[in-house]
Amino acid sequence: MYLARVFFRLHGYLQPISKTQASLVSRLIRTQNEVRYYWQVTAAPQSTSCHWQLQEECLELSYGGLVMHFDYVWLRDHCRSASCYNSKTNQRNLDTSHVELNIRPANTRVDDENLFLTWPEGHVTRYNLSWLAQNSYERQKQRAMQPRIIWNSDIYTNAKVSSANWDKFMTCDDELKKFLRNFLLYGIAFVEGVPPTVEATETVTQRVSLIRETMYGKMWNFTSDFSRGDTAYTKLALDRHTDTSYFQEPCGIQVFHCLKHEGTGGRTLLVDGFYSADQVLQKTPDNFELLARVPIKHEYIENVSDHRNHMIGIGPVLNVYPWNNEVYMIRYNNYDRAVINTIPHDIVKRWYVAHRELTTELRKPENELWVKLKPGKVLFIDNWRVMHGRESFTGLRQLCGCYLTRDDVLNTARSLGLQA
Ligand SMILES: C[N+](C)(C)CCCC[C@H](N)C(=O)O
Ligand SMILES: O=C(O)CCC(=O)C(=O)O
Ligand SMILES: [Fe+2]
Repeated sequence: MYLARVFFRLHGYLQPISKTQASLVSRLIRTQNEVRYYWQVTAAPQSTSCHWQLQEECLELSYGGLVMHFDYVWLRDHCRSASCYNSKTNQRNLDTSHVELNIRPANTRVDDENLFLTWPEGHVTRYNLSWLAQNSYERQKQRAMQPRIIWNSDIYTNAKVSSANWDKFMTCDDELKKFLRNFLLYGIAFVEGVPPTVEATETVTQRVSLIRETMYGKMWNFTSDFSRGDTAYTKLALDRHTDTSYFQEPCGIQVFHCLKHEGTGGRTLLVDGFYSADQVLQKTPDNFELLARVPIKHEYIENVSDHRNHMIGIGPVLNVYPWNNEVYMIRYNNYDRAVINTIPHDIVKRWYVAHRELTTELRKPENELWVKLKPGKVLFIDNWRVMHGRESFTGLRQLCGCYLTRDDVLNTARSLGLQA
């Protein structure tokens, strides 16, 4: 019933994913020894000729090889004239609630570069044609919000992605930009040569973003002393997972710096969740869809000495943009997954089948990247994408790090001219 309602609500907006669609959505382009991945790239505009037609509900515009549809209220709402829009602050002046919902232009004219609409009350809006193309739903549907290279162990290793160097990283914007480009493409990136202290680790993160304070603190520095009620604070192996799945918005970035390890084991496991999700999409679109639509809970209940915490996060395993099914966040933590009471029994079985398929993909040895973190080597992980885990270990092992706010990482990337 519940799922039926969800399907009903989304039907027509988010169409069920067919196999053919799945192969349209993702495309592999091989270059040398690197596999580049995009969510379908739009061809550059082939022609600049423009055709338009006023239809009952919308304006149809054919421009730059794209047929687009613009709703009339949308067009009125997006008037960029000085009275409707403040181009100094990039904010709308127009009060949208005053727009007549059945509005239609009284007059339409097109020149080489612009569309002009005259509205019933006499106001004229000029739209640049390439602005319209850039901002159309049809264009958005074709492009990736976030171009990325999904990887398994071979793809990542063969790409020979270089680490940033601490000195350069702290002083040179090009080094920072290179680091962020890698981080956005692969969901992981390293800085080497960092002094093995909590302070220097904090300093390095401040180039990229702001620390996201949680109940674990700002910067944390932990060892296997069970000082907190979580297996992270033991010597046990931890299977691949994303952290803080029990937050309504899981932390965007996780930073690790191993300050000390006198013992054996303790290697870090990294797995690109988007690669595995894509495998599921290619092989069994129905399973992908279930994982993307069925909300489940994750929970953190801590009751150790003076730490009392109870966190609950609700959301699907795969979070996708409905207009193009691009995955933007994975919540995957079997340790912290809570009681499932959000799904009726017949769908729950199908959900377990889908979850099993994703798990099987995530556990394929060829998808595992193992690294030994050493003092000096700081690892940044996109916690919405790349899973981490660790091997069991012996001896004293001290790991410091923090979470970072995702918006601020993307902000830094954009300020350096990267698409993020
Ligand atoms: C990183 N730090 C040690 C501070 C916290 C670890 C949190 C572990 C928790 N099970 C989770 O997956 O979110
Ligand atoms: O000890 C490690 O390497 C990582 C443990 C872990 O998963 C965490 O702290 O989030
Ligand atoms: Fe973790």
